[in-house]
Amino acid sequence: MQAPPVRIVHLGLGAFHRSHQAWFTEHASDSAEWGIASFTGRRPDAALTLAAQDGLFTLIERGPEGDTFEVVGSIAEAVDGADTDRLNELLAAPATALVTLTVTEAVYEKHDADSPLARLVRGLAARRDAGAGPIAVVSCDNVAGNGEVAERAVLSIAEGLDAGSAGLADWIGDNVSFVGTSVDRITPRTTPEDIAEVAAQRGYRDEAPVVAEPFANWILSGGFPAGRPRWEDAGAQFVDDIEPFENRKLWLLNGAHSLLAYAGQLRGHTTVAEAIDDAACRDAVEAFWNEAARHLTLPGLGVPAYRDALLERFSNPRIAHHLAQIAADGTTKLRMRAVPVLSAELAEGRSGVAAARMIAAWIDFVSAAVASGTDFQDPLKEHIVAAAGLEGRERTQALTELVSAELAGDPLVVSRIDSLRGTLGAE
Ligand SMILES: NC(=O)c1ccc[n+]([C@@H]2O[C@H](COP(=O)([O-])OP(=O)(O)OC[C@H]3O[C@@H](n4cnc5c(N)ncnc54)[C@H](O)[C@@H]3O)[C@@H](O)[C@H]2O)c1
Ligand SMILES: O=P(O)(O)OC[C@@H](O)[C@@H](O)[C@H](O)[C@H](O)CO
Repeated sequence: MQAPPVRIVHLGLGAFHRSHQAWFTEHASDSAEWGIASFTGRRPDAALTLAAQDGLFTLIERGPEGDTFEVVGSIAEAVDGADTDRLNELLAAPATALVTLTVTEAVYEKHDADSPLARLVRGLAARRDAGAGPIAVVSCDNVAGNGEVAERAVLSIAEGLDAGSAGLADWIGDNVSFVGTSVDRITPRTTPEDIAEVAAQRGYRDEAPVVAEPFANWILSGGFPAGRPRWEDAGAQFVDDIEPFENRKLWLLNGAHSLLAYAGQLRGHTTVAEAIDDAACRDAVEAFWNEAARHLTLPGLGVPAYRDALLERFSNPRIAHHLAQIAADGTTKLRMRAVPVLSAELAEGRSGVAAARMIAAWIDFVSAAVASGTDFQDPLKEHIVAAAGLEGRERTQALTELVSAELAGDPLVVSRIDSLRGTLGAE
């Protein structure tokens, strides 16, 4: 199979990139013109594995009734993220029209010199120096306002660069379009069983298959000054205002996921499907959805049907989506999944009790992890450990503050969250 020419650079060669952007590009009618050079974030492993199979991988589409298999060929190059020479070379090439990102939410908040966003900024400097023209940056992370957040992070890194790059921020302001997106396709981590299944069912060894649900959705807003694949052929939608779609997805899907991640694990569950089957978890999710739905008012959002579809997607018993994976980086995620709904409810004079319950479940979850010495991932882990050393309401206040200083400054909210602690614990 002839690899398509590289016109897309991707940062964050993980599972979701392959099930989503690589799949949409593969299914565009002009896919033969659009190859992806995909760079890893922290380690070379995924690039080495994929490069050894010429970028080809199997997408296992896992429906409730069974699996289907498809070989995806849109990744023309899989590259170690540390290979910044290759990144700069590709970004300096006029043929490169866009950069997509799946680097996880926390990366937008922390930019050391090796962070994918710092690497991107140095690559944009190379593009400017080469006179290669404008380009689009398309964040595909679950971040509220991901286009603007990416733009702010990139500009602040550019401003901090040395004198040799003077004027870079202005060049970026004039030449880089930051596209906002809402991205959706449940994609759990690949397991050794998935690799064995491909071998058994397809008769070849693929070291890097990816599993995803059949559903896939991509909504985008923004300009593509150097062109883009016809992703609409694969179902992508282009809209003027992304915010209502983004809120629908981040609050209803990701918000429910976070609630299930903390409450579900406290109640002894391992996967989303197990947790949503527990009436206590499901009631908490429905109550949270009722609150969120009051602030999803754009006609045509179809919230009731969206909720029904989510219940079916979450219940897919063949997708083992681990709650532990979803629980990571809670402070970053709750800021986008619980806080906006709670704040919107408070602004309208209601208690926001169901959104507050999500924060209470997270507090119980991290408190239990700290008490038992169980490891967990969070960019504010040190602060969480310190706050978990406090007692009672003080602990609730200190942990809430890590999620939202504003909410933590409201004694009524803190008391409410405090009173909800323990209410979704073990039966
Ligand atoms: N998996 C899903 O179902 C899904 C669905 C929608 C959106 N997303 C978005 O995509 C992101 C990635 O998900 P995934 O399933 O591909 O995860 P993954 O772990 O398979 O891949 C994450 C990628 O980001 C890089 N990365 C992570 N942390 C980093 C850091 N601190 N510094 C540098 N690079 C770092 C990793 O090296 C890897 O290349 C999510 O965080 C989310 O924002 C995922
Ligand atoms: O990928 P994260 O870590 O941002 O969040 C975990 C899940 O909520 C998320 O991956 C969803 O499965 C996904 O957003 C569905 O499209």
